[in-house]
Amino acid sequence: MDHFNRKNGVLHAEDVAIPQIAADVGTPVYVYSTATLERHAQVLKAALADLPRVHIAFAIKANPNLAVLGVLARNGYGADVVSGGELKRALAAGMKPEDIVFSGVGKTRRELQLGLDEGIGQFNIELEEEGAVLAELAHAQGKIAPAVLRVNPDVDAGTHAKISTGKAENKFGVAIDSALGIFDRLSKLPGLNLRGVAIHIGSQLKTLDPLEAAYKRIGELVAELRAAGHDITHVDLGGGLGVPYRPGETVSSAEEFGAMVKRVTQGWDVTLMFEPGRFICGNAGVLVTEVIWVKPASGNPYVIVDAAMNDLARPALYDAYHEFEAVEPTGEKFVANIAGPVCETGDTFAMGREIDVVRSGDLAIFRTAGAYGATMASTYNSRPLVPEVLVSGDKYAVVADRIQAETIMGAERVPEWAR
Ligand SMILES: Cc1ncc(COP(=O)(O)O)c(C=O)c1O
Ligand SMILES: N[C@@H](CCCC[NH3+])C(=O)O
Repeated sequence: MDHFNRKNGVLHAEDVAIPQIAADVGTPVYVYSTATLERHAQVLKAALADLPRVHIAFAIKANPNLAVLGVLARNGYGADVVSGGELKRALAAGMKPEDIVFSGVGKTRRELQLGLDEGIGQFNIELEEEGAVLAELAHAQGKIAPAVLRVNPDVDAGTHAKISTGKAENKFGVAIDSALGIFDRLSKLPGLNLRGVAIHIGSQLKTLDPLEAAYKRIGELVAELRAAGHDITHVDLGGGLGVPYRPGETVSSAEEFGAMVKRVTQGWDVTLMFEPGRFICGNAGVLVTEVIWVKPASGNPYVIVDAAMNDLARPALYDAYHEFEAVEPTGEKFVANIAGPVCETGDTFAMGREIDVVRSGDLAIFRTAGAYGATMASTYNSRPLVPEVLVSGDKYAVVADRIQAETIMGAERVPEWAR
């Protein structure tokens, strides 16, 4: 459920008419709904409420906007971060250090040190050497770093290959067969409190079966680790819950997820941790765009919009589908291709899709753009970085400015010898 609906035929974000935002801020622009963010945050919390001990850390990579993070912090969410930059954002947004989990396959020493300096709640270790370095850094300062070992359960998440993370050949985590040996060795190191395990098998999972299979393997590993004398108090089950992108597409609900987790983790006696990203913010955002031209072509006409692959990369990267809708539709439909202005054939949002009839100057939206949208934007083709707006009821505010190409040039230096 989201809060982007029509009133008198005009698309609104909560109580704000999209044309008002477009007139004020310009296009393209991301628009987020506070009510949708809060609703999803609450729905997931409620679905997990029956579990004995739960910690939910929003995967900041999905939407690191400070205002969005603020909404989630106020709703009791911690953060799952994967870089020093994300760690600083989580803190700046008001998330408590102890509620921050640091994931990522390539944390540098400097980033590990930052985590120690800030006293974060948990490091998710991805390889033995990382654990040894963290232990050494912590011990040198008389600290003990709370950590879990990320395990690769070799489960096919059944999602796009580029966002699948739990197959043996993926770069993430340690092989499940080697987990016990690594755990034995790392847990002897001073400076480290290795207290559990973590998994994350991939993103945009539409069914729960792969998650259930992975969780069961983790349950067996926890039993094995305990039999070997280890004190296991935390299991981080990662993120991955999918959202519907296409009309009529079904995905597992938070309630079904909660029931599955409860059934599978019965008797584990640990704090369960979750790292949802897309589920929380995917439907909470749209990308508003203006039609520049409707260009005749040998096949379907091309609707050329002012948003492009640099603003919303998912279609170009993963052939992802984002629903396209006119802000003030006439009711007529036509079959068209939708593309942006960037000089790449891959800068295409849809081919041969039946969409609302639009004309030059019309406003339209791409739906379900709140996750992995603005956060993956770039300035390719020296296009300004897309701005972001947060709506709450009848209020809205620009929460990230449009960064102009001139500003970006200002950050560059041309040395004498290169002139
Ligand atoms: C370690 C980790 N946790 C959480 C997430 C969030 O995933 P999602 O947005 O699919 O919930 C990701 C991204 O896939 C991730 O790599
Ligand atoms: N960027 C991906 C998701 C990556 C998940 C991060 N581990 C997407 O847009 O679907």
